[in-house]
Amino acid sequence: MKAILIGFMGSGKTTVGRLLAQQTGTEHADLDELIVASAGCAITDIFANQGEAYFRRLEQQTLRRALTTPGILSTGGGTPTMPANAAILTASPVPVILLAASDATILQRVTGDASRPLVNDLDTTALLDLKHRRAPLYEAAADLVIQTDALTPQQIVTTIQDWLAQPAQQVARA
Ligand SMILES: Nc1ncnc2c1ncn2[C@@H]1O[C@H](COP(=O)(O)OP(=O)(O)OP(=O)(O)O)[C@@H](O)[C@H]1O
Ligand SMILES: O=C(O)C1=C[C@@H](O)[C@@H](O)[C@H](O)C1
Ligand SMILES: [Mg+2]
Repeated sequence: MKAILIGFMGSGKTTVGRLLAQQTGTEHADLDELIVASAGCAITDIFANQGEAYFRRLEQQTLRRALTTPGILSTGGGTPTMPANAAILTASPVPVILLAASDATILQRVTGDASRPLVNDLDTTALLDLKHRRAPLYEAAADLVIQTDALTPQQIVTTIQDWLAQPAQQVARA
């Protein structure tokens, strides 16, 4: 794995991960998509039928497996907020990149998309409260933080590529 993208729902992990993989000629894995493929149903169905705790167990197993494959990994919005997952990320030599975004940007990006159970179940205040409570957990797991509000996905990809190319990063991962 070359890089792991973390961040709140709607921060752009899937969009940026796909583009970064394309432009670096590597594979892209999306944790949510891997979970859906192995469960054979949508994340909203897993939450509704088996509950969030079951989803979190699948997420942890899938994270462990994904880290053994090459390429770019886009995590789910809650992945690094689970202590066991945070420990897995910290123990991994792969750089962890946080895509950060303002409350307004996140609300604009997730509104009207029914695929995220926590967005469906929480009102705006509760969703932003969750985002604020998670912020220090994301930051603790991150090697690089990118404030994405004013950046296009392409500009974010370029920022990541420039950072990965820095000698300090090459040495850190040697
Ligand atoms: N930098 C950006 N500028 C503008 N729109 C963006 C940007 N990044 C992502 N988007 C848009 O925001 C929405 C959410 O993006 P995406 O699905 O990549 O987020 P995510 O972090 O993977 O969310 P989740 O945690 O729920 O999987 C999409 O409609 C995407 O096109
Ligand atoms: O923020 C979260 O906890 C989640 C985000 C999504 O990517 C999915 O992993 C799921 O909907 C849970
Ligand atoms: Mg995603």
